[in-house]
Amino acid sequence: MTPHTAPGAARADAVACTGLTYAFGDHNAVDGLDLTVRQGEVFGLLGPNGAGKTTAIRCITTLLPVPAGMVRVFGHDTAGDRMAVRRLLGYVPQQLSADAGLTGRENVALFARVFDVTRAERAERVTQALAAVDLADAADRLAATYSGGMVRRLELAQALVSAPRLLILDEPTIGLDPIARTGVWEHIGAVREATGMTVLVTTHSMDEADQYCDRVALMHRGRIRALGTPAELRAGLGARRSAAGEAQDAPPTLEDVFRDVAGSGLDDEAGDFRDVRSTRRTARRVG
Ligand SMILES: Nc1ncnc2c1ncn2[C@@H]1O[C@H](COP(=O)(O)OP(=O)(O)OP(=O)(O)O)[C@@H](O)[C@H]1O
Repeated sequence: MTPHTAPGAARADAVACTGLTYAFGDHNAVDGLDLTVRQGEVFGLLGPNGAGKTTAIRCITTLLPVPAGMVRVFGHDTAGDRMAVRRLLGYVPQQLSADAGLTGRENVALFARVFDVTRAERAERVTQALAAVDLADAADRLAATYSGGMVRRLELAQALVSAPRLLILDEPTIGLDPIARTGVWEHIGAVREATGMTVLVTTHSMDEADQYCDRVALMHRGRIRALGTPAELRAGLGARRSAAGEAQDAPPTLEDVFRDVAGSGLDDEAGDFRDVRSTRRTARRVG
């Protein structure tokens, strides 16, 4: 057994949340969340603004404590075994994590040091991580000269340099143009193919979730309201509509499933405020 292996970890799910609850004041941002991410899958956590996705992810990454319930990562309890969990994770947060005043290589090298990549392996691992996201040629340029898509790929390289078994990405393609979005997903897919790494991603893009995720969970008001492969969720809504005798012009999309699950709550929480927040975040990221 390696030092990073918990008893039974070979069979353990990549992530297992049971009854996870996290409150800000008297508001339960995460409210009894049960969630399982299987080893090797790309799992999409979807939900409107304020659903509790980022809070749940912060608990899984050990950035927030778990006040109620339990979170295990490859069998390790985040409460008791925080450092072991951190060694297994790569995390790309919503906020900018690259330093514009450093080159791409320096940014990735910084993460290699922080995440305990041994000195002997460091240079090689940094080069490999940059190559994996197609930044080999730009590695020695200042990150300040990178496009938004390149910055996101650089952040991906930062998270990959420690060879994580679980990569967690919080809205990885927000603010990117369609070509850059595809690039980010293709690089995630290629690394996963090569390493068998598990991927947990939050996104507001139903199209991307449909295309790139093996399974998705729709989260609303702190809990999972629907779970399955995108095809299962779409087919389930189609069947419910047929059973209810509803006319259907076209097969349901994942967006339709999302609206069906979140219902009127979407209008309360999303609407204009969501647009403003998203736009501001985007401007901060790519500006
Ligand atoms: N630091 C904080 N202090 C107080 N309330 C917070 C804090 N962070 C989040 N919340 C609240 O907790 C709830 C869940 O927020 P969270 O950011 O987890 O949602 P989310 O699903 O990730 O949303 P988004 O899609 O906008 O990122 C929201 O009601 C939010 O306002």
